[in-house]
Amino acid sequence: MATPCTQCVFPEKTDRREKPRLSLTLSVPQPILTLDDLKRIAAYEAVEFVESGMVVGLGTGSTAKHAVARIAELLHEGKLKNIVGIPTSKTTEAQALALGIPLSDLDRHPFVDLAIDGADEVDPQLNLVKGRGGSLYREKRVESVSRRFIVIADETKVVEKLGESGGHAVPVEVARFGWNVTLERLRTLFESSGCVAKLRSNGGGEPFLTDNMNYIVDLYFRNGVAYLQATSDAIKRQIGVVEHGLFLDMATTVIIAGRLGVTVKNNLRANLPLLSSED
Ligand SMILES: O=C(CO)[C@H](O)[C@H](O)COP(=O)(O)O
Repeated sequence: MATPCTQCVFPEKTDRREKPRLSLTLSVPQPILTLDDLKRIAAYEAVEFVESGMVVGLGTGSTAKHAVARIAELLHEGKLKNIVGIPTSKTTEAQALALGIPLSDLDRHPFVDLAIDGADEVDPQLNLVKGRGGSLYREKRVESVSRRFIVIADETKVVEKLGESGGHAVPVEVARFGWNVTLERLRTLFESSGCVAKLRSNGGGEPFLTDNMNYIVDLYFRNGVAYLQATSDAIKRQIGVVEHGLFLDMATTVIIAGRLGVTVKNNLRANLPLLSSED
């Protein structure tokens, strides 16, 4: 599964940028940056890649919301024009609509120029865990047809091995019909690697419902996910599984904002979607 990536490379950008890059240096005292500041910095960096006329996949979560807000700001300032957004959740759809971003869907725009989204974990090969916010199916659907998929994250999301971050899970969206059978299948599938499978709750004693009215089974791997592609394939083979939160070889660029600066990594071998006949 390992794929090479170029580390700390700042790829070419458009000339739209008028303000200096939001980056940090060690030479001058810096204010203490909160995690939310880091998320915003990563998001603003990613939006530099958005160009007028693009169809843009709008991610979900506390990091992606900064990108959505920035795109709206640039549209209102006239620095971006003719953007069409494809939201990856109802929450993002509501945010984008409130901010006046023109929206569409995959029926009308089955090819996306660029998607920007957060992640729960990023490994050294730029594989991801996503979906702890519950939007993994729509995110994967949109991002898998994006010519470029830029992941934005603060430095706490960087891990050596996916699934290893303390007490966190690899989410699996499952159909409600027979969910308990699907959960049991998933549990026994990974039992030998110390995996615990739990139905996600909404916090009020009811199961969490995705935007697609499905449930989520969270898989807690004791020592992280050992064989990523095999694990991905095995989960997908189970009847009742809609999608899972392992995003392997999908990110084309990952922007990590840390307290010492911003790192941009490119995955030159990400699985790009087939291009439309216009390309
Ligand atoms: O996959 C996601 C939602 O399904 C989010 O992108 C992921 O959970 C990261 O969220 P945040 O930016 O709030 O940490």
